[in-house]
This record gives sequence, C-alpha cells and structure tokens, in this order.
Amino acid sequence: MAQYARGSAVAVIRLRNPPVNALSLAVLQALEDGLKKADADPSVKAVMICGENGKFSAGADIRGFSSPKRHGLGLGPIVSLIESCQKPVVAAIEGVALGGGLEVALGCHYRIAHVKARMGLPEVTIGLLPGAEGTQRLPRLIGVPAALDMITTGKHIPATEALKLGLVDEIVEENTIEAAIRLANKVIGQPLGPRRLSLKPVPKLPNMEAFLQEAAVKVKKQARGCLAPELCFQAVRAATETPFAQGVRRERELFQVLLSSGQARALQYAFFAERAVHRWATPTGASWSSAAPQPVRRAAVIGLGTMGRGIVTSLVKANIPVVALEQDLEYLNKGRKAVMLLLEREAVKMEGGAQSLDFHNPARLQFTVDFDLLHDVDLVIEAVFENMALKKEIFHKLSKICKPGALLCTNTSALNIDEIASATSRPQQVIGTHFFSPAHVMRLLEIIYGRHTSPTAIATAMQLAKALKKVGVVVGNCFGFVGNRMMFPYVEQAVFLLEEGSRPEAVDRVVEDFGFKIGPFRMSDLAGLDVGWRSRQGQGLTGPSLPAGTAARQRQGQRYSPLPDLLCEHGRFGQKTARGWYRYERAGGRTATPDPWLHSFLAQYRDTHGIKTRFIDQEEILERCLFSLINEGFAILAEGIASGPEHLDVIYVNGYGWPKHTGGPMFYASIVGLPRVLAKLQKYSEAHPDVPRLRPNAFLKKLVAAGNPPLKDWMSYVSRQSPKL
Ligand SMILES: CC/C=C\C/C=C/C(=O)SCCNC(=O)CCNC(=O)[C@H](O)C(C)(C)COP(=O)(O)OP(=O)(O)OC[C@H]1O[C@@H](n2cnc3c(N)ncnc32)[C@H](O)[C@@H]1OP(=O)(O)O
Repeated sequence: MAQYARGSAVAVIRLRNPPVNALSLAVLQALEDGLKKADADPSVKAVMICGENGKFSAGADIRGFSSPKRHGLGLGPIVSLIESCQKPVVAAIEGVALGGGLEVALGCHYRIAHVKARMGLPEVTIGLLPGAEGTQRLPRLIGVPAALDMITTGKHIPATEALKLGLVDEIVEENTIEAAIRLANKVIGQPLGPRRLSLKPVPKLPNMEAFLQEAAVKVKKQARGCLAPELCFQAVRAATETPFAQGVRRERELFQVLLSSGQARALQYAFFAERAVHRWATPTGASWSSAAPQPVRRAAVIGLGTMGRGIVTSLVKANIPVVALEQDLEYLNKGRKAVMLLLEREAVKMEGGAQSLDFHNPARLQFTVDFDLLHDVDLVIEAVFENMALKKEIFHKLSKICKPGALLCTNTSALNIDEIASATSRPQQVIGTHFFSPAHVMRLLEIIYGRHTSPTAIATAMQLAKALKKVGVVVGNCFGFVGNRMMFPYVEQAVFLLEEGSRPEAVDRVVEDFGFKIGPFRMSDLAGLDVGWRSRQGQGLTGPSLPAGTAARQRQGQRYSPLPDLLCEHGRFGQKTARGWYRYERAGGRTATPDPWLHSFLAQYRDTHGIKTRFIDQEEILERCLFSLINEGFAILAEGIASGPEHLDVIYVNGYGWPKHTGGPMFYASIVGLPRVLAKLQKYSEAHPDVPRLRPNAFLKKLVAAGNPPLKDWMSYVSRQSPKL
C-alpha cells in the first residue's frame, strides 16, 4: 500500500510494498487515495512521493501481468492524475525508480534523486513497453535519442547520468526525503504548466526521420526476433509524430499486443527463474538457510590463458584483490600483458576509469610464478588446461599450501569434480566453477558440487557469483555438468545433419533465425575445433588409441560422425586457423564465409561412406537440434543433477545464447507441449535407431503420461529413489 502523512504544508505519500515497493493494485489504490486527499485538503500546499526502505519503486508488480485477475486501476491514469494535480508534486528517488516507478516520477512536477539511485524503463526486458505513458513523457523530457536508448535497451542509469540527461532536477548526497520536502516548500505557488511533461513538445532534431530510420534498423538487428524492442521503438516514434493523447493511445495498443504475446510470458518467466536459482538447494537439503558464505577478501587465479585472464579481470572489477599465477615467466608476462589490456578496456567503460579499478596497485593485483604466495588467500580458482592429471597435481599442491579454510575452485567445463577433489586432503572445500568465455563478460557461472563439497563451499561460490555480477547456478557433478551435457546431443545432431545432406550455413541459419546468437558451426569455429578433438582423443573416440578396425562411423554400436576429427586432421581448427566449418579472412578473423572446399569435402565424404543425401527442411533441422538437447534436459532433471527446469533455462539463456524471449529450452518445451516433443523424438528416433540421444527420455514420457503438467509441477514427478548424487 502507500502511507499518507501530512507534515506542515507538504503531504507525504510513501509507497510501501516490500521488498521493492512494486506497484500492486493495493499500492495504486492507496496512491490514488493519497493524491485525492492531498488535493482536497486546503492546508496541503504540495505533495512529496517517496518509497519505503530507501527504494522508490521497481515498477508494476510483474506477477500481476500473468494474473487472471488483472483488472481495476491502471497505472497510466494515476500518472496523469499526479501530473494534473493543482499542487506541486515532488518525487524523492532513492534506491531504484524502475519501469512504472519511473513513470510515476515522470508524472511528478519535480524529481530529486539520491546520488546512488538508479533509474530505468526495463519493461522491454520482460517483453513489454513502458505502458503508463512513459514512452510519451520521457522523449519530451530528455529528447528522442536518449529516451529511445533507455526504452529499447531497458538499461538502468545512475543518478549522475540522469542529472546530465535532465531526467532529474537535482541529486543529493544526504537525506533525499528532507531535500525533497525543502524543494516542495520552495516551489509552492509556482506555475505548474511548464512542469507538466504531457504539455511539452518533443524536442526536434534537424534530421529526425533519418535518425529514426537508422535507429529502427539498429533496434531490429539487436532484437533478434524479440518483439518488445521494436514495439518500444514504434511507441517512441508515435511520440515524435502525434500529439500526446494520440501517442498514449498508440502506446496502449502496442502494450496490449506485447502483453498477449507469448514472448512477454517467456521473458517474465526468465526474470523469476533467475531469482529462483539464487535460492539454491541440494538433494541432501543444504541451502542458504543451512550455510553461510565465507568472506573472500583475497583470491588467486592459476593459469592465465583465455579463461584465467577473464576471471582475473572479473575479480578485479569486483574489487577483490587477486594473485595471478602462471607456471613460468614467459607465460606470466604474456598473461600479464593480456590482463592489463583487458582491464584498461574495462576501465574506459567505467565511471572513474583506471583509478576506480586500481589494477596497477600490487596490493590489488599481483602476478607471480611462486605458489607459496597463495598461502593466505581465501579462494583459489584454477583455470589451467582441461587435463585431469595436471589439475590433480595442482590441487594436491594447493591442499598443502593454502590456509585451512581456503575454498579450492576448478574452472572446468566437463571434468569430474570428485576426482579432482580426491587429490586433496580437503574435498569438502573443492568445488567446480565453470566460467564462460569471455569470463569477464558472460553472466553465467555454473557451480558444481561434488560428493564431499560442503554447503559452506556452495554458499561461498554463490556469493562470489553475486559479487562478480554473475548468475550462479548450482548443479550436480556429471560429465559436462548441465550446460555442456545438453550441448553434446545438439552438436551431434548438427553434424549428423551435414552427413545426411545439409550444410553448416543452412543449419546455423535455422538456429539463428530461431533466435540463438550463433549457430552450432559458427560456435565451434569460435571455440576452436581442437578443444573437442582433444577431449575425444582423451576418451579414446579418435586418435592413436582407437583400436584398429573400428568402423569409421560407429563407436560402441552407436552412430558416430568423424567429420569434426577429419577437419582437425586437415588443420582446420576454426577461426584461429582461418579455416573450420567456414573460412575466415585471416587467422583470428571473425567473418564466416561458406567454404566451397568444405562443400566438396562433404560431398566426397558422403560418397566414400555411401550416404544417400536428401533435402532436409528447416523444421527437421530445428527439431532434431533442439529436441535432442531438451531430451537430455529431462534426463538431467530425472537424475537430480539440477533441482528444477528453471536451472537449465537460466544456464542456457545466460551461457549458451538461447533466445531469452522463448524462456529457455525447458520453458520452450512446455510451450511447444510435451506430447509434441515426445512424438517428434519418437519419430526421429525410429528413423535413427543407432542414435541413443534421440530416444525419448523416460521422465519426458512420464510427464506426458501424467497429462502434460505445467512446468512448475514437473519436479514433483521425479522418483525420489533415483537421484545419482
Ligand atoms: C498498463 C501499463 C502498466 C505498467 C507499465 C509498467 C510496467 C512495469 O513497471 S514492469 C516492471 C518493470 N520493472 C522491472 O523490470 C524491475 C525488476 N526488478 C529488478 O530489476 C530488480 O529486482 C531490482 C533492481 C529492483 C532489485 O534487484 P535485487 O536487489 O538484486 O533484488 P531481486 O532482483 O532479487 O528482487 C527482490 C525481490 O523482489 C522481486 N521483484 C523485483 N521487482 C519486482 C517487480 N517489479 N514486481 C514483482 N516482484 C519484483 C523479485 O522477484 C525478488 O523476489 P523473489 O526473490 O521472491 O523472486
């Protein structure tokens, strides 16, 4: 609700709905009542609106958008009511003013913000637009380019930037509420017309049409199939072309389109899924309530290859002092140079620049080849090569050198955490932290607990993820964990499709049209084909340890494609060698061009193995790639490797470029309908009986047999006696 109080001449309306003062129907009703009371009371000369507990408001209650009872008060009319008030209304912005919260502030005649406050219109990120007249008021206040940027990206801006843009009138370092009351007293009696944004014209640009056309192209490109950014753009365009009231009508129409789109539902699911995975739990019952994180005052990173460099950068950005260790001076100097370059680039992007990162200070970032310097760090992240023997050797050393409570993390994408932990005398402090490349940019951190990992270790790793501004997802230990394990069947299908007649560019296009940032072949070229090759050699699937006489396209009675191995044997490792599934302009180049060499290589390969090619349509490409990945997801859930489908979705959206506007693989499956997913897998499995990963998983079948229950109920169908952990 909102609390109404009358001081001397200024009435105070305090939005109150913990934890973020979301604008529920009750809050809106109380806000309306407060405004009417203030208007009717002749002793009240001005009004101040603020939020409880140092937060203005995080906007409309997101849960309300999917509620069947979504009737009653609209936020737009209340914002209009604020603006039309005959007494000056001042917004005192502390903490956050987001979405509908900022729209309320835009209805006020004056805005004053605390220097640490953040503002934004993030509706686009949950598949909507600022539907309380925000698309019409904001361009009038800060101009079209800045408004378009805020509305189509949803970014939060700090108060200092808001002041520069003219979004707020004043920022204060001390008590915002007192400052707002002072301001309210000061402006009593001043004309309100010039302060009513709906009455202001949209500032003109000399080249408005050209600007808008260019912006439209940019927005469409960045949206990659997501509707909301484009509709946000259209709403702002309406502000430039029509009077306020007409613009508001257009905004409402577009809002309704978005509200009834499946994308808004998927994005809102993704919002809550991210928060749900933060409340981690293991099958043994460990959770935040049973474990407190240990403080990480100083950390170390071992290995300054691509991953290690990103991890060091991430730690420095989070203000955690780091010791960076390499095996010898040559690697150390190379790593140091690369880290410094990354940090300099990051500093340019930050307010305060290099000084705010302070990475030239050896107390904050120290490079060494001396393991003994790790004796007093609170946490170590090992980020060397994916080689079990090497990792075990390092962990053995760490267990001798590091202080007793230190957390020992391994950055691995697939290796067995228990085996690594077995090299130490403290397996309870060993945990997997799977970063994604580039580690200082990608938001996902897969946190893998082993058989002996303590709840404190999990809590500390989760807390670290938060400090690094990443989303930590706690999962169990199995080959490839969650992300890569689901990726194997997807990539496998993509390669099988090539054998059967498709081309890399055709498969990539279908997957990218679905909304993936990058298709499987461009992704392999980017990551380096040699990475998987080495891993398959290690597993004895290819290379010298393969027994003589092994059939080229079979391993252990199952279908196998040697195509990726053959490419590596030709020295085609992807971008780094300028040749892979595509060709590139130079080694390290990024522009993928379809390669006639590869096309004839594929034709020859099919001839050699007597494979009859056929035309494979887009539907089959998409279904075989995505449904095989989803099928593995059901296996993971049934085995208790992840505690819910939200975990898989958060991992895929944040680490694998899965389009967020479809919610993630498991949410997508729930929307497609589990009976359909099952039927398609059955069909493809019958056509390819030698591909076990196309065989529908038993848990998927169980859910279908149970009548296709909603996603939120899936886990209640997992047999409790079967977790592998
Ligand atoms: C007719 C037209 C009407 C309206 C147009 C307006 C539309 C809108 O306003 S849509 C909402 C726009 N606002 C947002 O998208 C902000 C979303 N929230 C956030 O970004 C963050 O929560 C935060 C920056 C406000 C706070 O971050 P943090 O401190 O990290 O906390 P949490 O994210 O964990 O959030 C705590 C808690 O609050 C719940 N929550 C946050 N915002 C909302 C919200 N707008 N509605 C409902 N619930 C919200 C969040 O889910 C957490 O709770 P749980 O842990 O129980 O999930």
